[in-house]
Amino acid sequence: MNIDGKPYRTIWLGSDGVSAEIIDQTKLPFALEIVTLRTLEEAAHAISSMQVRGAPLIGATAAYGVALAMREDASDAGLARACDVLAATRPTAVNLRWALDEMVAHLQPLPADARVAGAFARAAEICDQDVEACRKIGEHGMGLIEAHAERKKGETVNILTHCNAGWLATVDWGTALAPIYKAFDKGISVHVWVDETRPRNQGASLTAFELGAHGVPHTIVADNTGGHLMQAGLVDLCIVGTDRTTANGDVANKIGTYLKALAAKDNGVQFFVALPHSTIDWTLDDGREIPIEQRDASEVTHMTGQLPDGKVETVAIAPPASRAANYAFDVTPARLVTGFITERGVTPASREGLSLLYS
Ligand SMILES: CSC[C@H]1O[C@H](OP(=O)(O)O)[C@H](O)[C@@H]1O
Repeated sequence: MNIDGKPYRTIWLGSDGVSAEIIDQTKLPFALEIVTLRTLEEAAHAISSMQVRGAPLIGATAAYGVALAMREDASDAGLARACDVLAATRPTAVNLRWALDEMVAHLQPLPADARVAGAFARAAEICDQDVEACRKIGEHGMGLIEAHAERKKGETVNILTHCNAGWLATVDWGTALAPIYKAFDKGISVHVWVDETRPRNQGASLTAFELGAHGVPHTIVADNTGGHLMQAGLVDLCIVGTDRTTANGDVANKIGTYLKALAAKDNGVQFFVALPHSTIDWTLDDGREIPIEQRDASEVTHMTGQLPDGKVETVAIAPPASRAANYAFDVTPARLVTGFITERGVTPASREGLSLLYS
């Protein structure tokens, strides 16, 4: 997508051909800073510190992390260590494991002296495949928005989304936001309710940044507003992303997603989840088995923002003595999901629905 008219991806091969460059998302929306990753440790830190985040982008960064590791040690032991270091960064997004499995499958058969080139090539391919998958998610999801526009006789279609599942969460296009970009670009009148998404505010800081850069009308709301909006008939459909979806259709996504799905069910609002194949965990049949990341409590007790003079600061919003719990994800049961928007089409949120597209 474009920022100030210039095309960007979230991650790309460095000009030296043996590094990776990323947008440091911890600096958005106040600054656009590009960071060069040169080592396995730098790639792992980029994931764990959330300089890069979003399931598909975590996978893409891990793929480049393996390539950077091969420069240091292209032996089987080096490959195994790279996977261990990267797998330990964040537990919920299954794209991380998917990408590591892809890299091992590609590199294992290669002689050590061919693994650096092979790893960078496969990492670049994973990125290109993600861009194409998300573009197709946009195409398939646009039809759902178009149907609401037709029902509303051209009036604005109001879509609620949670966290950031836009191009900043992938290599490009995004998952939940891709259908919105496609519909907007086709001239369909859309408006997006953007959940701020505590505690790290990926909605207020990243989704609002993306939509604003593309010119898509949007309104940031406090996380607890969605139910009220749905009761008032101000939400036509919800589209969110996912970090891991099980074979039976249960969805792990940013904390608060489950509550939105409950409100949507109670108000008869469609609740779609957008995902590429790399986010499906075929080894699990029950969302309760998905590992839920718990992050540092300071993300709950502190907020980062920009002062009027432009300085960015982190301040406490709670008494120092108070404890805080920081569950980064929750699980929405398949029964609350209207359907999945995938690169292969729209399908019911069930094992049968997923198998229709991926068997
Ligand atoms: C397209 S995956 C987006 C997904 O990832 C976000 O989590 P995080 O920012 O912590 O990586 C959130 O759950 C989004 O829906």
